[in-house]
Amino acid sequence: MTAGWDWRHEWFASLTWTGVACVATVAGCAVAVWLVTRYTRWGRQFRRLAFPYFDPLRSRGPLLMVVLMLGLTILTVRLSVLISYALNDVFTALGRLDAQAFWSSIALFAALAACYVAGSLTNYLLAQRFTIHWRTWLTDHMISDWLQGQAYHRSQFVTEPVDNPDQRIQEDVQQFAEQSYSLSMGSVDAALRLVSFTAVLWGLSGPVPVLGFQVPRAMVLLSYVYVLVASLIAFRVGRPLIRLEFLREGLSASFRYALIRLRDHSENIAFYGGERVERAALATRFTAVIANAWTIALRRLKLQGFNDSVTQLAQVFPYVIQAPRFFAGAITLGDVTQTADAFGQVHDSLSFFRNSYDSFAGYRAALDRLTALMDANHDARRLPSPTVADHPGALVIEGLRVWRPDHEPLIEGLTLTMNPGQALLVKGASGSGKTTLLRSMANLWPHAHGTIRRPTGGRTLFLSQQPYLPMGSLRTALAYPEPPQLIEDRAAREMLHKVQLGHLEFRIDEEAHWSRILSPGEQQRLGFARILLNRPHLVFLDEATSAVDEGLEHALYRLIRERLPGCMVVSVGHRSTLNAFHTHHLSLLGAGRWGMAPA
Ligand SMILES: Nc1ncnc2c1ncn2[C@@H]1O[C@H](COP(=O)(O)OP(=O)(O)OP(=O)(O)O)[C@@H](O)[C@H]1O
Repeated sequence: MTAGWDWRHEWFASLTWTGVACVATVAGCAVAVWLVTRYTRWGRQFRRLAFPYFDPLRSRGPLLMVVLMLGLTILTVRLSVLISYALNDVFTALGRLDAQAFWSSIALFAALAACYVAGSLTNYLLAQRFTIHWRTWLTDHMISDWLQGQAYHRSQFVTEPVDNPDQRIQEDVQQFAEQSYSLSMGSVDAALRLVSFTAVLWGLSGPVPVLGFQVPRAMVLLSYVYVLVASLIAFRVGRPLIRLEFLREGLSASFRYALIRLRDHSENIAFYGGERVERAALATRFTAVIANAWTIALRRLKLQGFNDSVTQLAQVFPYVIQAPRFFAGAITLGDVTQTADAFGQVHDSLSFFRNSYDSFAGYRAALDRLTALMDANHDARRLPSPTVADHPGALVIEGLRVWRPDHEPLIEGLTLTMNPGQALLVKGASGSGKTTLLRSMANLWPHAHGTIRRPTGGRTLFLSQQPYLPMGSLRTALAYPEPPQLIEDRAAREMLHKVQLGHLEFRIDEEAHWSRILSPGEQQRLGFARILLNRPHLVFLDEATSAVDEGLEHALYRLIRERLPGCMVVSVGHRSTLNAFHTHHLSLLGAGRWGMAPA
């Protein structure tokens, strides 16, 4: 066998082979991608997530990178074939006690092995660069999709809300990018090795008598039958892992979320001494995580037990088949070892698909979870909402209807106009729909219909009972939703004094968990400082002074009126002391009825 191996012309033959293999692989990959994205559900999910990244109109980099990695994979497969022939020469020389042939084969092997190592290291580096870049792009893409049209908030109202979007964006995106690479490139590598080493095995195999018949090229046939039967059984054993992996992600995320909630509400829980209830709730979630972990472990045990047995048996299989021909002098020792190597390669390549079943199960779960998030975002953006149009100088509401999810009316046909400097106070019994009216005006409530014209974008500010304080410095909290650098030191200090938070003036750039440090009343005062610094045209105040005493409430409203005389104010509040600061009163009377009166 090895006598015919012509090393002098091999570099030319290898180059030609690599070129042909490149063209065939790129074409084969294109057809495979077309087929899976057309005929399988997971293929269509992959297309949805991956095609925008590979769009050549966006950038040609990703496609070029894939071609480069394919080229390197092909080159390393070719080098593996050459190495197997070089090793055949080494063992044949040993068998013939030919020292000179032995050392020259070792030198050749060393050169080929060095090229192989260089090729596979370069491929590894490119793969890392490729997957990190893809992950970065997709994370950005998913975050944009989640934020667009306020889907992150409105998705709670869709028919099938998704759990833990945070985990989907952080973990599933990473898994998707890494496994898309490893599964696809692994398949290409396995397919190339399969073809190349089947050819090697073909040349080395001879007829074997089976049940009285001479089976030609028996080594090739037996290897294929062996691995294909094993793969079919493994698919059956491993199939439930897809659903179990899906559950695993969801259950761990919901356990983690319960822990985070406990941390976030630690003070309230500690006041109540609610540890027993919290512990029970955590235990329930964790028990579900562990039950699922055991089901996965037992299923994996079966799959791994089967895979290991198949792999062990495969170690001796080629020697057993080739031994009679070696003893008969039909083949050399080098041929026997090369058979074992080639069988190992064919076996590993075919087994790649069997062994990848586990990863593929996790991969499909990640695809399901990511596309479900995109669907929920899409549905959230399509939820009905009132028409909100821009009006630079007034708040005009026409025929606004607001109802609860159970179709109970909260407000029927509200029509009103407010001009600069005017202020509306909304009152009503608890649950009558005051906050929901503000949500509808902000376009955050899907169960509403009508037209609202108001200053949009940064010219409207909403302040709730507990104003949102973002992570970061006090300056960030003061400027929100504008960037912190827009607020000058002098202005920030002055406003802090105005809202009686002067003691914080030297901590403007201190990064801290401000929503935990500041008392509710201090947080509400900070909210008023934010209004004064942002200077909106319209401000919605939903019980924004509930935690301060009447005197301070008076001072805060007076500040707004003095500093922002043209600003329109819509307040929700219960105290009669608020009446003096509003030009109009709206009373929500229940069952959709309302009454409007000037102050
Ligand atoms: N996300 C929601 N899903 C279902 N029902 C809701 C939701 N949010 C509010 N509701 C219901 O809508 C009604 C109006 O709630 P809203 O918070 O607007 O009342 P409110 O007048 O502001 O009450 P309060 O004075 O107690 O703050 C209530 O019956 C409430 O249960």
